[in-house]
Amino acid sequence: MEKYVLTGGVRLQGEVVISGAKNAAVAIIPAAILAEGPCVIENIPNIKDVAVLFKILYEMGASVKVINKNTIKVDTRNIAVPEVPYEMARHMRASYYFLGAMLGRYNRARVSMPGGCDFGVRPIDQHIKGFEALGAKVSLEQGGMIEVVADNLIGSHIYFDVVSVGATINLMLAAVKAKGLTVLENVAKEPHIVDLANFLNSMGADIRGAGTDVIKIHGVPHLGTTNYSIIPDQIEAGTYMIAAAATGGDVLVKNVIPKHLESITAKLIKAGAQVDEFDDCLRVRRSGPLERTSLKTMPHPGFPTDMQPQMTTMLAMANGTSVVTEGVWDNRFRYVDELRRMGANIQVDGKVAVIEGVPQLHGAPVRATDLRAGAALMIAGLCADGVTEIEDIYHIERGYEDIEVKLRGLGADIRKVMVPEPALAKAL
Ligand SMILES: CC(=O)N[C@H]1[C@@H](OP(=O)(O)OP(=O)(O)OC[C@H]2O[C@@H](n3ccc(=O)[nH]c3=O)[C@H](O)[C@@H]2O)O[C@H](CO)[C@@H](O)[C@@H]1O
Ligand SMILES: C=C(OP(=O)(O)O)C(=O)O
Repeated sequence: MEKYVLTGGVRLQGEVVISGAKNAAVAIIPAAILAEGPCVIENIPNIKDVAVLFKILYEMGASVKVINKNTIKVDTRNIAVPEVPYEMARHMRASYYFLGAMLGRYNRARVSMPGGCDFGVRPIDQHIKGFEALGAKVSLEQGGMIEVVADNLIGSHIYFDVVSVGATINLMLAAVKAKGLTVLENVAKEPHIVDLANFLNSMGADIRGAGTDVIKIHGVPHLGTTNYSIIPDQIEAGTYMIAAAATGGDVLVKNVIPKHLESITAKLIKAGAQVDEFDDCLRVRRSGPLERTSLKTMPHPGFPTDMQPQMTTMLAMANGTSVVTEGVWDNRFRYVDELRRMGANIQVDGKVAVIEGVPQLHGAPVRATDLRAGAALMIAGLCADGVTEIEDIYHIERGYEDIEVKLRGLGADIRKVMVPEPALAKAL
């Protein structure tokens, strides 16, 4: 086991280059199954979730050649068994994209219920409803395996009852080769939805409307090879933007699409930061006080739920009272207990957090409860006096490439150290 040890008090300064988007990569890599030939995918983030996807593909018989740290050539023509067992699927949410991709390619798939961050119940009823509308039979087996089987997939009109990133992606994957027209209504509009549509279109798909509320897919019989580069990670960029503002630093965040970051930029400016926008980078700095602001997370283009813990953490040090409402997940404030150990004054009632800003956080031993909560605790540690030790960092490594290297490059005092196994655990 490893942990991060941070000594706070440094104002972050310099430049940081943002990696490819996790939530686009984890959809695009399984989507390569639909190609009838090798695909070269560039700007893949070097993170644990991606490593798990490569392992899943490899175990199923695909060839995954690493061309360099961020580029792979994947050839899925030799996949023998369209199945993802529990041992693989449990590590991440996006393992369920193999359902849509393999259904689209082979008319059948068997995948274990996925893992991912724990925000309470994460249902998949909208995915199932969509697969069934295309003509698939969905069975939930004992032991948590999901099986989807179809004789033929036929285009359909599907209205999602909730806006779901995962269901939108899974249905795009399943419908891209279905016979006729599929219309998906009330879809998610996140940048990774558009990126997946662009990837599939570059293989010969006919998908229109991604980024709006309605996606229309004319099924095509074949999808070919492609060479594609993944968009920059909106959430990684937002995390460094908040880290810069929270520490009173001055950071150039490079390789970003500023349009994807508008809701984050707007809140940072309200909180007293200055944000200068350029073509593919943003300069974030703060010299005045941190000011209170309130927000509610919402599907894109609203303020992203995946930035909620980082923003709440920054507001824990702002002047006055802020209110943060979680509009997407039932239970995404579990990390607040950890922030309280560092001196934060935050009351949570269901999906609402009331944050009384304190002048200073204090270093403490804490535990990453999930991916973005871990990133938020890193921001808290950068601002706190003294030393913060963060355990369970595997959550953070699921989604941030080289985070300690990037933060050190901005002047942070951070180390990754081995945690010796407790004697009791060894004895058991
Ligand atoms: C791998 C990935 O891209 N993960 C992201 C994806 O998760 P994920 O795709 O799991 O999130 P969804 O957009 O599907 O979930 C949004 C809301 O819809 C509900 N819901 C979802 C599906 C369903 O069948 N039924 C249902 O009720 C969920 O409980 C939640 O309240 O989008 C979330 C919302 O932006 C982000 O926090 C995650 O980082
Ligand atoms: C919640 C997240 O990921 P996942 O859906 O993979 O758990 C995230 O990226 O913040």
